[in-house]
Amino acid sequence: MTESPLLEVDDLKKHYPITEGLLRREVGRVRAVDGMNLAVGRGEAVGLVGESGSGKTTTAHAILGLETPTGGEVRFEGTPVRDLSGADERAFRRRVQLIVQDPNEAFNPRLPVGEAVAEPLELHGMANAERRRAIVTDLLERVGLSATDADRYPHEFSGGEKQRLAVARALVVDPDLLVADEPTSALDARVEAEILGLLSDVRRQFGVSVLFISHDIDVVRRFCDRVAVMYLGEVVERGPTDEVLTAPAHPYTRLLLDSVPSLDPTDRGLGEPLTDAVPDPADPPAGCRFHPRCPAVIRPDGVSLPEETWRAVAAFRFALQGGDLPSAAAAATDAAAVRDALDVSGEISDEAAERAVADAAAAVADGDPSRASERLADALPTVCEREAPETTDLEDRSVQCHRYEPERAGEPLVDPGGSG
Ligand SMILES: Nc1ncnc2c1ncn2[C@@H]1O[C@H](COP(=O)(O)OP(=O)(O)OP(=O)(O)O)[C@@H](O)[C@H]1O
Repeated sequence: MTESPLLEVDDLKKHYPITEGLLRREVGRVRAVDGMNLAVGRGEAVGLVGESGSGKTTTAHAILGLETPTGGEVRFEGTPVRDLSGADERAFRRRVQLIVQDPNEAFNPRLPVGEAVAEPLELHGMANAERRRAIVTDLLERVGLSATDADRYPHEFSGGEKQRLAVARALVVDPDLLVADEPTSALDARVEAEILGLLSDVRRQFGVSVLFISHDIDVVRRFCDRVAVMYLGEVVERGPTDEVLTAPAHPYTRLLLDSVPSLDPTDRGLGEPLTDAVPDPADPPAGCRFHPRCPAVIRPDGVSLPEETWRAVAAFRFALQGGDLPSAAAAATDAAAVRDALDVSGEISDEAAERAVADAAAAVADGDPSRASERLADALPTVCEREAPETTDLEDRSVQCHRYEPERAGEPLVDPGGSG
């Protein structure tokens, strides 16, 4: 039997009910995490990356047991965490430690930091104060502070030093896994580099695994062995950091990378997202959740359009559907001006598509965007909207995008046999 990874997250869901009225009747659900999978091996650093609101912190809290999952399972060394009780549960709480973005949250201003760092030891049953003190002073030195710092108060430390204290406090109970939730986002670039350096040293010295949560793909690139990319509660791509970030397979990963100013401006050739607004996790799009923004959204069978034209038409379609048509198009009073504003002014070579775009532009000019939206949706359906993609295992990663499904004659963005 192969050994289980240290941590496995299997089809994890966390929904928050939206309630109304005095009786708090449930009228909807925020699908903060909606079927996500992840594994962290021993000694490994795994990055969880995605835009604000994609569900990263909720995932972290569900892993730590601070939130009760709505569905799915978190396993630690193969055992479901929800089955743990008594001494096993206490051991789990010791072995997995959280580091948060703002270290101020972690420290009581009236408590000397040495006592704050020692607190978890006491909680986990170490009654001998001298031993606690010895462990804490040793740790303070190992995180780049000095033993005498133990008697000082939180306000005497800079933001970076406080984050070092938070790392010491997490390490004091000798954990196997650190869950670091945006541990460097509140710090300036120089201090961020120092804390990343510290976390790398800590990994080596203590053999600890790290789940590193960040919206900053560049930080993940510097720190993590593997990466999982999250979008609207789901993991859309995961694999070794080098491979995923050098040759991103999922269109969303590409867009995340394109938004980072890079010294190596390789043309990934996808351009801008079709629409800007991130959908509401209480009402996620049908099919692939990324499809209304996806510049690689799949064309309907039998419609032959140049890629550029298809993108412009799809952007028109999804802007209508999301109710956020560009203002120049919404304000136009004749169909030609609508088409101009949406970059679909020339006649489209595919006859059915041309008719649909002409009708939709006329409907917008008439002030009837819903009719326009329906017309385009009927004429130009896409599998990306109709069906949720399966997770496909490629040679070096997993990706959740119809383009990689073997039964579909898709057009993958990377070679499914590996990024080479
Ligand atoms: N207690 C809650 N009740 C209702 N909705 C919530 C709650 N906590 C989080 N959410 C919603 O769940 C979604 C995911 O939030 P989460 O904080 O996990 O995302 P995130 O990726 O960590 O974002 P950020 O980087 O901004 O922290 C968001 O839409 C958020 O508004």
